[in-house]
Amino acid sequence: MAISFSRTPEGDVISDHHLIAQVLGEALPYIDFLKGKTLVIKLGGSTLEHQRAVLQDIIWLRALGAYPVLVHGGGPYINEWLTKLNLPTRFVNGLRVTDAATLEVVRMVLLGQVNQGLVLMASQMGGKAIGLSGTDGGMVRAHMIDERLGFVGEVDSVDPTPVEALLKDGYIPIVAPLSEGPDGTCLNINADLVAAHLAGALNAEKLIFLSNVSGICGSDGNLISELRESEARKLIDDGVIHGGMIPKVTACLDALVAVPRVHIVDGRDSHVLLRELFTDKGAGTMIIR
Ligand SMILES: Nc1ncnc2c1ncn2[C@@H]1O[C@H](COP(=O)(O)OP(=O)(O)O)[C@@H](O)[C@H]1O
Ligand SMILES: CC(=O)N[C@@H](CCC(=O)OP(=O)(O)O)C(=O)O
Repeated sequence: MAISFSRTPEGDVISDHHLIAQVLGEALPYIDFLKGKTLVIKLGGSTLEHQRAVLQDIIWLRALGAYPVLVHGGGPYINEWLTKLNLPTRFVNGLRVTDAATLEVVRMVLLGQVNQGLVLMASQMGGKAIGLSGTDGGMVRAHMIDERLGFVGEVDSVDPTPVEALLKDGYIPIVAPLSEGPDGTCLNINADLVAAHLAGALNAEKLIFLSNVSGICGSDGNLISELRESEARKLIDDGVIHGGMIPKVTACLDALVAVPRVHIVDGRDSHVLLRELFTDKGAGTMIIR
């Protein structure tokens, strides 16, 4: 490899080799810490176009001895198909109103399109991934949250056994947000809530949401780097946190009971996961109790 040189902001000349040593030196304690730890990563539908870089980070994390679990959304893809099929798209507080026809589309898009697409891409990149949804092995059981929302679930229980078995066998589990309702029905669940409950059930070290914003913004539009529960609830009441950010923040607050570190970061930033996990500089918003 040819050595190239660049300058630091202070004007000092440094070589690539020096940079590599610097990066490794900073990352090694984090790599050591994350060995054997479970990390739940939620990839928002808003960020699926950046899935290749996210999958690359996840495959590297697995190679470094961490246990990453990917939970994905797919809201914009479902909207696209509903439009093609002349079906309406309606959300209440960030949750999709899901009648029987919408549920059919949700199931097909989340499992047939998004989940399988991620598994195939991971495999092509050299990762060993297995796709499953909350209905597999009775993993996520739920009840209907409110009749006015239709087939939308609220989590009753999460059995992490199927995911734990896959992790133990060296696979990267990729989870679609569907659940088993009463009487064998399938219920649509917001992926943020599935990620939070699964992270809790797995005793995950970290829960990281990748979305299409730099983090949570306050009423002045500026990024909030640390957000406490009481402030978060106030921002929701005041309408500053709205739409799809409501289930995300609610999910973060629920998860904090069991998961020590919960972050919302910008999934559009290339390799933001590596930066978040392996450098001293955190990105996005950290939710704290
Ligand atoms: N206070 C806020 N700060 C940042 N984003 C917010 C806020 N309130 C609402 N949002 C919206 O939440 C969106 C992210 O949620 P969502 O669209 O469900 O994304 P994802 O598909 O990643 O889950 C952002 O694109 C933004 O428009
Ligand atoms: C009940 C409910 O809202 N379910 C979501 C499931 C997908 C999802 O959560 O996707 P994002 O991560 O892109 O938001 C939906 O139907 O859109």
